[in-house]
Amino acid sequence: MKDPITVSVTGAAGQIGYSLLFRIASGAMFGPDQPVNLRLIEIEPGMKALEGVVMELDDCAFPTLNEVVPTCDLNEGFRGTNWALLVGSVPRKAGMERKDLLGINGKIFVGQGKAIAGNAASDVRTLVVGNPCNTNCLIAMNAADGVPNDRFFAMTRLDENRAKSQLAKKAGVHQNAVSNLCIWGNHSATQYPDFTNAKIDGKAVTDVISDRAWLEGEFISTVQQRGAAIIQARGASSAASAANGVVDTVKSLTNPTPAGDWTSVAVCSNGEFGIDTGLIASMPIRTSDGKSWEVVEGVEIDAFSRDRIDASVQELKEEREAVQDLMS
Ligand SMILES: NC(=O)C1=CN([C@@H]2O[C@H](COP(=O)(O)OP(=O)(O)OC[C@H]3O[C@@H](n4cnc5c(N)ncnc54)[C@H](O)[C@@H]3O)[C@@H](O)[C@H]2O)C=CC1
Ligand SMILES: O=C([O-])CC(=O)C(=O)O
Repeated sequence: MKDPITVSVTGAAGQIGYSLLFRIASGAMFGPDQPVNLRLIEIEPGMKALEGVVMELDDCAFPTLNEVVPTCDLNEGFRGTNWALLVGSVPRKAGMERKDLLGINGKIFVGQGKAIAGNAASDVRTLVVGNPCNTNCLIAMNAADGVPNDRFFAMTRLDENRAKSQLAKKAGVHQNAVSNLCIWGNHSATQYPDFTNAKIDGKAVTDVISDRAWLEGEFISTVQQRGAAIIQARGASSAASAANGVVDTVKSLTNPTPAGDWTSVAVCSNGEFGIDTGLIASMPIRTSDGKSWEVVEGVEIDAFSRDRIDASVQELKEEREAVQDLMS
């Protein structure tokens, strides 16, 4: 029997939590022979609902679920954790941009960053999902003294999956045929889903889809606005697909990346691709051992891409400016 992996999930009684916990507990994240401990963190008003979720986890009798600890104490919640999944925070409503949540959600990530630094396992990796996730991740990273910056990630995998699905539909192929899709910048309406480097069955997307106007227009705006479209349709923000994005992100960071491909996740920039150092920006990354990761070098950025990446980076700089008071 392998040693269990400990996963902490904040906002565990929320919409995303309700989908995510069962995927993790069933083995979808770490495999069918890997036991997991779940440390489930909620605020006091969410504890009653969390009790019900824990009952349902019990009722699944998952072979891979070792232990469940529900708590509203951050130190207990992050104790010994290998993966801190920071989901808990307020979602936006129709008519809002994700950055409108900064004032409400930003401060949550100071205490969580500190508690991760003080309690987590020495190999802890943190994935921020709560919006605006790039800047919340920046706040948590800043607060987590002693935890290396390269252990902090913010989620843009849902955007990558959305973009792949749109390209596959347009080309009339299965989404498995789409590779090398990078989301650049912020998980916001300025994000840039890069069709110029993406491939379909190994061929440049621009050779397979000749409708350049669609690629430059409707494709980009559909991906940028997909979260808002779901809120309009469902009356609540995406949850099952977001949970799936979390599972995919962790799987991609813990397993070698297929040869020649990459995945999208927002990481702390070291100035790669001209993106300002210290920002949490989405870019193409890969891992060969499922532990350390690297930014993919040599991805070509044409003038069209450059303008869009710069616009999203500019927004990240403005968000960073807006949360200066939360950064020590
Ligand atoms: N990065 C991404 O791709 C996506 C991000 N999101 C974001 O994920 C977040 C969560 O979404 P939902 O689950 O739909 O929201 P929800 O409102 O259903 O659940 C959030 C949960 O977090 C809890 N919570 C609030 N503050 C907390 C704190 N300080 N500590 C622990 N728990 C806390 C609440 O009690 C609630 O149960 C939102 O900010 C949403 O915008 C959603 C979809 C995709
Ligand atoms: O749009 C939202 O507010 C939720 C989210 O981040 C997404 O669905 O991408």
